[in-house]
Amino acid sequence: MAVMVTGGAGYIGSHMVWKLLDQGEEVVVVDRLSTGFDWAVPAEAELVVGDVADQVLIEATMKRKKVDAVIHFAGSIIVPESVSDPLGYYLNNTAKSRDLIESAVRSGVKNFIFSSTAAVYGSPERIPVAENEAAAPESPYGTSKLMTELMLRDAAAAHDLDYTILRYFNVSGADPKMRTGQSTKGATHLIKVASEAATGKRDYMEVYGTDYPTPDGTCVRDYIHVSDLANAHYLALKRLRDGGKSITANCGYGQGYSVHEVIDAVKRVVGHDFEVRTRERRPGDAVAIVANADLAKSEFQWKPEYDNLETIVSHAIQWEEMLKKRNT
Ligand SMILES: NC(=O)c1ccc[n+]([C@@H]2O[C@H](COP(=O)([O-])OP(=O)(O)OC[C@H]3O[C@@H](n4cnc5c(N)ncnc54)[C@H](O)[C@@H]3O)[C@@H](O)[C@H]2O)c1
Ligand SMILES: O=c1ccn([C@@H]2O[C@H](COP(=O)(O)OP(=O)(O)O[C@H]3O[C@H](CO)[C@@H](O)[C@H](O)[C@H]3O)[C@@H](O)[C@H]2O)c(=O)[nH]1
Repeated sequence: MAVMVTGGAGYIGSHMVWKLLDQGEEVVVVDRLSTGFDWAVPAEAELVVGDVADQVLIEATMKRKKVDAVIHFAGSIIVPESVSDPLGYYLNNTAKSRDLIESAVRSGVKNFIFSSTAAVYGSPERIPVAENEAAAPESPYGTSKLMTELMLRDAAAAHDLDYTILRYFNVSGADPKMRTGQSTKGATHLIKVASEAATGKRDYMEVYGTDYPTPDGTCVRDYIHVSDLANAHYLALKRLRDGGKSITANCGYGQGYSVHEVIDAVKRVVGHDFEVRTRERRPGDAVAIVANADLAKSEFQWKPEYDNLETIVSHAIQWEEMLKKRNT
């Protein structure tokens, strides 16, 4: 029996693979290596290089490995890119997820965990936001993920399939044992970019918009450590295997930080200054988004271990130093 991890050569997926291996699970990764890296997949897991929409490959792999659960991370993830390329996002995040869900149904895979996002909420009127708040995505990225949520719900109602949809808030940091981390080239995520500036990989960084209706004028996000997120998936997997019903749950800490606050934390942790320039707003950005994660805590008994901004930032910087040493 194996767990199929799509996107397992990517940032979050590679942490999930380590978590599953640490728990003694058998793992098969499917990844087309568009943004991921083969070296990010541990040797103990099998890597199948291919597309999640390649139903012949996927169904043969599900059968060969006796897959009982899919954890579906593969997708396109950059909010502003989705604004300029909406159809690309609907193809990779929505249409290809449809094909993967169909493969799971046809192969009798009963358990499906899907990477959704806080971006489905847009800029909610009240924060923290709970799962029963109306979804109102402000970018094609958020809409592409919401459409997949709805497909999963309908497929589960019609077939022998149970799902857990996890809506992640802003994922950051790296494996505390430094076995993997965020290695994306040309990354756009705030903590990654700030860590690159802190370690001299970039000469400066930019803040996109300082005129938002927030205390310091910059956007507010809920930053969650990637290892706590991987653990939430593992608990969700156990719950599904134990017969837990389909559910949609937020994954965040319930604490918001502004862009300026994050950059200040990075400067504090690294112990020196770096140049920060101010730019105009970035398309598709929500103003402020913070999770109410009570459901994940009550349903999965999820207990975050790394819910501290400086810990997250310190792991991100350590990983950046590792990449620098390896010249990657
Ligand atoms: N990083 C965040 O803050 C965040 C927040 C919310 C949700 N998510 C979701 O989590 C998931 C993983 O994100 P990540 O940050 O690890 O991104 P990532 O780009 O590092 O990983 C995505 C992986 O999927 C692979 N991939 C993409 N399309 C594929 C396809 N059609 N077939 C096979 N492989 C494919 C890529 O090669 C890559 O290895 C995504 O679905 C993303 O939307 C991420
Ligand atoms: O160099 C930078 C990078 C980001 N930001 C700002 O920092 C905030 C956070 O941006 P980023 O780290 O790119 O994350 P989001 O756009 O919030 O999106 C992330 O978090 C979402 C969940 O909230 C996920 O779904 C997405 O996949 C993931 O990219 C935003 O206000 C950005 O404008 C900057 O000011 N400068």
